[in-house]
Amino acid sequence: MKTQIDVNLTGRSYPIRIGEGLLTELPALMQSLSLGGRLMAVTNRVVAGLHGGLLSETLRSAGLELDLIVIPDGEGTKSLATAGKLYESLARRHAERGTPLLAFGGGVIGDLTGFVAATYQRGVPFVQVPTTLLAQVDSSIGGKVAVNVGKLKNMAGVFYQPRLVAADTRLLQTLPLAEIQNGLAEVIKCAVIKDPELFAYLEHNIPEVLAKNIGTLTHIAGRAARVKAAVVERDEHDYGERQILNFGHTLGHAIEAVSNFRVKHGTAVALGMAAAAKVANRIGLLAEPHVIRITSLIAAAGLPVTMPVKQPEALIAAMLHDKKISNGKLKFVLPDGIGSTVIRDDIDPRMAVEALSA
Ligand SMILES: NC(=O)c1ccc[n+]([C@@H]2O[C@H](COP(=O)([O-])OP(=O)(O)OC[C@H]3O[C@@H](n4cnc5c(N)ncnc54)[C@H](O)[C@@H]3O)[C@@H](O)[C@H]2O)c1
Ligand SMILES: O=C(O)C(=O)C[C@@H](O)[C@H](O)[C@H](O)COP(=O)(O)O
Ligand SMILES: [Zn+2]
Repeated sequence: MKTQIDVNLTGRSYPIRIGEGLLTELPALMQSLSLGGRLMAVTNRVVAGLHGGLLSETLRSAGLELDLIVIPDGEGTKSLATAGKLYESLARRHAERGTPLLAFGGGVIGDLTGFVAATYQRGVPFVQVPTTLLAQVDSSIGGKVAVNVGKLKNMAGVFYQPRLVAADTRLLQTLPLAEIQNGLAEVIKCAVIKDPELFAYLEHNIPEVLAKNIGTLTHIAGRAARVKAAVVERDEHDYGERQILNFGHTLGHAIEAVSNFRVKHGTAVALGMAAAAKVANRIGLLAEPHVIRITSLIAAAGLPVTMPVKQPEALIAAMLHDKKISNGKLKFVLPDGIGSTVIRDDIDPRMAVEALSA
């Protein structure tokens, strides 16, 4: 099964290809976009150890020369310090303005490499080859590239669209279960905001997803990626509709920050989505059966729906750095059904934090 999605953005359109064994098609896809010659890729030690050989062989056997830059694993590398090291690495290798830069890894590698691709010599062609479920359904699409500044998530970044997204779902077979669950949070997000059919599919197929059934993973990755691509096409720069992709993130990013990034992005977003559903119910926006469906699906995915809150003030302070703030007002994306959301700026952040432990 292969999914083809085209992200239509004037002057910056690009294809997304998702499928089992898709890596073998990467050289042809790149050549069809005139992306060839010498290539640079950034990956981390874990991904390099598992799949670096396959990537290098695949490209080299098609006559493409690859220089693989390997950095440590972890959210801590999504920083200006690592970006600085990557600029030096690229310069040492004489990477030119036309040298394509590939991100080969999860969302951390994608966000960081994209930031470097956007800024090294004022921008080089960028290709996303995502290797986690989260990156295949969400972070590789839409051009939000960034680094964290201290604990502040994605605080320095730009919009820089990739020229190609090539997602091989076979690479997901080596993902630990916790990373499948982490990615599932963003799939559930896409289902709640825009795709009730995907939501129902997930309700019936979570065991297959957790068992890493490749057909099921390829199906849900394609559906979620389609939701994201369509929203990005309508509001590339995040001034309006795109903010719904932040469902669960107002609290989620705050939870990541307060935990010093010990809580994974997907886990934090799951907690944020469950709390948002409960807030929506409390203000009369979302009927109880819908809250139960949303929290039950999150729980069935093995993700948390509540957490003890020891530092409510720290969470509120962290939320005040959210990028959706406008005129000093914090915004929350709240579901008003399965497949539909509204953005509200009149929610007391205390109510949202209380909903986390309720
Ligand atoms: N730009 C966006 O639109 C966007 C969207 C969602 C999330 N994000 C960002 O993405 C990041 C989270 O991404 P993530 O969840 O992919 O985390 P990650 O990149 O840290 O990857 C998770 C773990 O999986 C490992 N891994 C990667 N591929 C593997 C494979 N095929 N087999 C085995 N292990 C593998 C990694 O080494 C890492 O340990 C966060 O920084 C988040 O803010 C960005
Ligand atoms: O692409 C988007 O837009 C999103 O909001 C997707 C989110 O899943 C993602 O975590 C994103 O990086 C959050 O962006 P931010 O603007 O809140 O930093
Ligand atoms: Zn996210």
